[in-house]
Amino acid sequence: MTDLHPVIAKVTERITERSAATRLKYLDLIERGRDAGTNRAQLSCGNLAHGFAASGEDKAVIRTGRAMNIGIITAYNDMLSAHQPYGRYPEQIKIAAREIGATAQVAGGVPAMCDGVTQGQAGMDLSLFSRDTIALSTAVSLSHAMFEGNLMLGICDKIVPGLLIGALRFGHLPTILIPAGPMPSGLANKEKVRIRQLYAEGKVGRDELLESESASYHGAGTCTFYGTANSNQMMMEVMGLHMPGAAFVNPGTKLRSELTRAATHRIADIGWDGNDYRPLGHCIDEKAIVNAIIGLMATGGSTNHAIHLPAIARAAGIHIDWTDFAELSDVVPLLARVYPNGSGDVNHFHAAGGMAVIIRELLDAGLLHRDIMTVARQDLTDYGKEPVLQDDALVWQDVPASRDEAMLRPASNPFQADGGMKLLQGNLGRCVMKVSAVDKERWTIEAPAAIFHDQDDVLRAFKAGELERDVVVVVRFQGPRANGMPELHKLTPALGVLQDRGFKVALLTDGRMSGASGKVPAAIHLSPEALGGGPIGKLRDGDIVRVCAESGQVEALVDAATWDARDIPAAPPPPYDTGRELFALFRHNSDLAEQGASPILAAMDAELAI
Ligand SMILES: O=C(O)[C@H](O)[C@@H](O)[C@H](O)[C@H](O)COP(=O)(O)O
Ligand code: SF4
Repeated sequence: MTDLHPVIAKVTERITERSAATRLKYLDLIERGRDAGTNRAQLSCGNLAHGFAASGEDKAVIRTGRAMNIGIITAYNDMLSAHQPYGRYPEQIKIAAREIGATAQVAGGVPAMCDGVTQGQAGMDLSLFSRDTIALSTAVSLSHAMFEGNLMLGICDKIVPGLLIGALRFGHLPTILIPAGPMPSGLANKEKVRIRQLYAEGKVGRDELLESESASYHGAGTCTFYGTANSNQMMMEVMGLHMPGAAFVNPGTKLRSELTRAATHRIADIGWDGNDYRPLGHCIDEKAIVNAIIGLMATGGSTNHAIHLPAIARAAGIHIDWTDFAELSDVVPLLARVYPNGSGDVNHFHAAGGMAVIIRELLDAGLLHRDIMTVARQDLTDYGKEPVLQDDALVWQDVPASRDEAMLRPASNPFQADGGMKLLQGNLGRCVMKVSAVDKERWTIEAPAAIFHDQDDVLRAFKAGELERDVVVVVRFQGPRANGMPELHKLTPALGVLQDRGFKVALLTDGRMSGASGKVPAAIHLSPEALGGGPIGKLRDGDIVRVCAESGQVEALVDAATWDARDIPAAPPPPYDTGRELFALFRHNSDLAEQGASPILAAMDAELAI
C-alpha cells in the first residue's frame, strides 16, 4: 500500500488550515442541529400531528417516535431522462423502510432543469442558479424537522450540487444519495456529433438531425456521455455518499432496485441513536472534497465542478480554489477515457470495471484519501468493489483489473500523467481549461480575437463565413452577474467544423461549457467577468490572444499603454422573458465563479461575517 502522495497531503493540509475557523463554526452548527434544533424531539404535538396526519399505515410507528423517520428529497420530473425513473422510488423506499421497522416520508420535491432541453435556449440562463434554487428547496423540505435520516433522489448537473448544499445545512442528518443509473447505450456519441457537424455545414437536414438525436437520447436514464451528471455520480462514489458502485447500474434492473433497498436499510444503521453515527456534515470533510477533485482529474470530469465543488465545500465550512484544483491535477493521472474524452460511454466504462477500478487503483497508488467517513460499513476501501447479485442477493466483489484498457487503465499505465484540468491566468484574469479531450497540439492557441456578446451572433458569423481563419472566439458578458453564466455548448459543432478544416480555434469566455463539450480548446469561467469591469471587456476584434494550457497563460498581447487606456463597452441589457427577470436577485448577488458563483452562499457568509 503506497503512502499518500505528498502533494495531496499538502493541498489537503492547506485547505484544512484555510478553512479552520469556518469549519469549526459549521461543526458547531450540526452539533446543535442534532441536540437542540432540527429534529422531531423539538416539535409540539400539533406540529407532529400535522407531520404524520396523512402517513397512513406508517402513522402508528411515526407517532411513537421510536424508529427512524426518513426524509426523502426527490428531484423527480419527466423532463430529465435521468430523473424520470424516480417517479416510483418513494414507494419503494417506504416499503424498504418498513422491512426494518422504520418509516419514510417525502420531505419535499426540488426543481430540476435538464440542460439538454435548455441548451442554447433562454432557459439555460436559469441553469446555474437552479442549483441554488434546489439548495433552498432542500432546506425548505428538511426544515419540517420530522426526520432522523435523509435520502436524496438526484443525479444531474445542478441537482446533486444543490441537494448537497441544502442538506449540508442539516448536516447532522445521515444522508445517502440514491441514483437511478444511465440509459442503455444508443447511437454512439461520436456519430451524434458527426451528424451535428454535417447539419452545421448544411449537409443534412433537420429530419436527419432529429433522428440522430433521438437515437442517442432514447430512453429513461442518464445520458451516456461523461458530462456533469455522470461526473456527479463519480464524485458521490469517491466521497462515499452512494452505496458502493451504485453510480452506473442501469434503471429497471433488479440490481438497481436492490441498491435502492440497501441504501434505505443502511441509512437506518447510521443514525445518531445507533453506534455507527455517520452524519453528512462529517462525511463531507476536507479529505472528501479533495477526493472529489481527484476523481474529476482521474476521470476527465466536467469543468462545471470547478464552480460547483467550491460551493458544496463552502456549505460545509470548507474553502477551496482553482489553485488547489491545478496542483492536484498536476499529480493525478488520467485513468479513464469516456466520451467526450474517448469513444466509449459510461455503460462501457462501468462494464470495464468503472468506479471500482478507478477507486482501487487510486487508493493503492496513494492518490486518494482512504480514511474518510463514508455511508458504507468501512472507509473508502468498500468503494473499490462492484455490486452484483449472487442468487438474487446483493454482494460486492473485487474487480482485479480493468476489463478494457482502451478506456480504463491502471495507475501504473495512465492515458496522461496529469488530470487535464488546467488553471490559466494572465492580464485577462483567471480561468480553467480542460484538455483531457483536446489534442496536445491544440493546447496552445495564439490567434486574433473575434468578439461577441451573444452565442447566436457567433453562429451567424460562422454561417456567413466570417470565421474561416485562425481565431480565438471571445464570448463575453456571459458571467453569473451578467446573464446567469449559461453553457455555450451550442457553439461546439461550429467551432469543431472550423477546427476540422485545419484552423487554430479556441473559445475564451466568462461563461461556461457543458461537461459534454470536448475537442475544441475552451478557456472558460474567466474571472472577473466582463460585467463590472473584468479585463475580458477590454478586448477588441483583431487583438492577438494567447491561451496556453502548458504555460497556464491567458493573455491579450496588446501593449500596456493601449490596454490601460481602453474602457469596458456597455453591457447588453439584462435577460428578460422565460422567467429570467425573476433571477435578477441571484445575478446581482452572485460571487465569483471560483468561489462557486453562489448568491445564497455569498449572502450567508456575509451575514455570518465569515
Ligand atoms: O454539463 C453537462 O454535462 C451538460 O449540461 C449536459 O448535462 C447537457 O445536457 C448537454 O447539453 C448535453 O449535451 P448535448 O447538448 O450535446 O446533447
Ligand atoms: S445528463 Fe444532461 S441532458 Fe441528460 S438528463 Fe441529465 S441534464 Fe438532461
